[in-house]
Formats: sequence, C-alpha cells, structure tokens
Amino acid sequence: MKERTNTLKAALQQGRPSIGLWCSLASALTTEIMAGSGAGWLLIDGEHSPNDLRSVIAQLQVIAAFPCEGAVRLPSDDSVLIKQFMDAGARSLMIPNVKTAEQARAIVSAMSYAPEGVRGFSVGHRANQFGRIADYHRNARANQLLAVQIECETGVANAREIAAVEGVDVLFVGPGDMSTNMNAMGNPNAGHVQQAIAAVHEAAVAAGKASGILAPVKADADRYLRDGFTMVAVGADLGLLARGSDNLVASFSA
Ligand SMILES: O=C(O)C(=O)C[C@H](O)[C@@H](O)CO
Repeated sequence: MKERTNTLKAALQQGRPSIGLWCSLASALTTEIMAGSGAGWLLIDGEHSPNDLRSVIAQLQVIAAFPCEGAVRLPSDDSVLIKQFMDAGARSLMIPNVKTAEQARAIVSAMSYAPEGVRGFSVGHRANQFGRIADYHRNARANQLLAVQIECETGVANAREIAAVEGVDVLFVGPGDMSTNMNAMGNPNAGHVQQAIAAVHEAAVAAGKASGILAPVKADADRYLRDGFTMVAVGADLGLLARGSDNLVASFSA
C-alpha cells in the first residue's frame, strides 16, 4: 500500500491556492458535511475546540473519503502531542503561536524520525495504515505539511528566519490573536495589523514558502488571495451554523 499524496502540500508547493474550512465542532458528522463541500483542506481545531485524539481520528477518517486534506491544529508545540497526533494519522499540522526560528526547528524535529529529528518510532499505527504502508518511516516527511502560526509582533519580527527553517511549509496568520496582541482586538483590518500580515506574507514568499490565513469575510479572503496567500480558510462550521440559524430565525421574526 502507498500513502495517499498530500494534495494540499502539492498545491502550495506549486503556488496554487487551496480553499479551506475550519472545523471547530469536534464532530465527525459535521466535519463529514464540510468535507463534501469541495474544500481542498479542512482544519480540525485542537486549540480552541473540545477535540482530543479520538475525535480527531474520527474526523480524519471521514475526511479520507473525500479529495480533501485533513489538517490538525494542535493546542501547542509540545513534542509529545506532535508524536501522538502524527501516529494517529495527522500529517498536516498547524502549530499556534510560533515566535522564533528555534521554536520552528524544534517542531520540525518533533515531526521527524532520527537522524533528522526526535519523533518516537512505533512500527504500526494509523499513520502507516497499521504497518501496511511500506517504508512509511523512511518516506514520511514527503507527505507531511507544517503550517506555523504567526500571531504576534515577535513572530512577525522573526518571520523571515522562521520561514527559512527547513521543514516549515506555511506561515499561517492567526488574525484574531495577531490583532489582539497588537492592541486591535477584533479588528484584523486595522492598518498596523494589515502591515504585519503583509510582512508575514512577504517573509514566506522570500523563503519560497506559502502563506495562509483564516478570513471568514469574503471580501477579506478575496483580498488575501489576490495578494498571494494560498492556504486560505474562508469559513468555519461554528460560524456557519450559529449565524445561519440566527439569521434564519430572525427572518421569521415580526
Ligand atoms: O488567531 C486566530 O484568529 C486564529 O488562529 C483562528 C482562531 O483561533 C479560530 O478559532 C477562529 O476564531
């Protein structure tokens, strides 16, 4: 058996944009609904959502039925979590709040087997189809994707060094944390925040890497895509369901 090609990584390496959706409901059912949307990738959020290993596995399983890459955001850069979630089949990782190149190198090391890194070895797990993918351990890095989140001014200042780290594929802006950390909570379109976001994109491009962002407002997403961001999440299950139900009920109110 061969590992399925990471089509998200292939698209980003070729400079092609890929539209994604955020999955925050920790539900295999709602994630399965989102996977059928035609999105190129889904982000299973383990930072701000009640996801755990089992709920992430269930969501990766349903996504596998679609031409869509399941990316997983871990709650931190903890190497033990990276090992556990990668063994569970999470091969496209998003790590929040990355501030330095040293931190990025440690994350890449945690994703890599020796001699390149320190990922713990297990002969069989969901990631290698329980031992059925021949040479998984030797070839695993080829299909892995690492999106590091730049979410504060320190990360912006170090963005070029972070982007240059081998193994980092995407600089992904967290607009909510970025604006909050820049004293513009709830306003990622503030001028100084937009300058910081542009600097992150420029740092990624300078290193030949991709840039990404979550932009649930269409006008913002269109602008970022025009500006050259290629890993762009354009909505979230939580927002679609909450706002959609609110607006539907309100439409019948007297
Ligand atoms: O900082 C951000 O914005 C993100 O990283 C995305 C949010 O965490 C996501 O949960 C949507 O609110």
